[in-house]
Amino acid sequence: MTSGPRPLVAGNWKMHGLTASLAEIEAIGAGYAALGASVELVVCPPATLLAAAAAIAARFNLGIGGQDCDAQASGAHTGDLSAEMLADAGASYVIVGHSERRAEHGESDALVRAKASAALRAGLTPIVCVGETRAERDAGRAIEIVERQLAGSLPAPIAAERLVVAYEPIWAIGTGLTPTTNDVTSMHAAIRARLDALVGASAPTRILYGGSVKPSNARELLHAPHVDGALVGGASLTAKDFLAIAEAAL
Ligand SMILES: O=C[C@H](O)COP(=O)(O)O
Repeated sequence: MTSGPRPLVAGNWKMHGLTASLAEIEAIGAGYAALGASVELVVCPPATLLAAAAAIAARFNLGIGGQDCDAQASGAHTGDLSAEMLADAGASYVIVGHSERRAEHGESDALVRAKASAALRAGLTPIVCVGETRAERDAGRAIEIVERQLAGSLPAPIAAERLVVAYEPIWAIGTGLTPTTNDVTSMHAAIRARLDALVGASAPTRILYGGSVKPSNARELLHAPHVDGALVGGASLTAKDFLAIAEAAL
């Protein structure tokens, strides 16, 4: 990690977790309290657990985030949750534009931008996800694709102090595969350059790496240049692994 903002390790539980999993939030909170505050830790549980998780997390200064939000504040949008609702339930972050949302729900860059802007409107910090497919990387187009996603997906106007970008190569998600550290560094440097151009070189926007982050590879990935933290999927479901990754960020 470069010296700069406090590293952020966020856990995306995706569609995992029943009420029994709140014990894991408690264990993550207790472990986090023991770890100290030089890393920021956030869990994004499914919406059904958000309020209960937030009540537990508040005791430990653990952050809570949503996994998606609607672009509207309220209205006739059956099944959707607004950023205001997530904030009301105790979230301070929300993931937008995750590749699973882009692929399974047809979310465009423009929609992701609207959601990220909605998050800012509601006082949340959006974690805006970008990343290339395997075919795009093999064709040498990874940076071009990610720059295009950034150009279309970042909120407008940008609030640099409340913005996180997560680089998640799609082919690395849940596969056990990761890019080389050099490839992660090159991509994060390109994202940083783009953010510098958009919001100024002193922007505190953190750039997370996501995709098969585990206790065994976390130290190398988290200490690569321009990496300010991680967005963790599967390994965030157990306190033991998630806390080991958080510790690797120190
Ligand atoms: O949001 C998290 C990412 O999709 C990474 O998931 P993963 O750590 O299970 O590969």
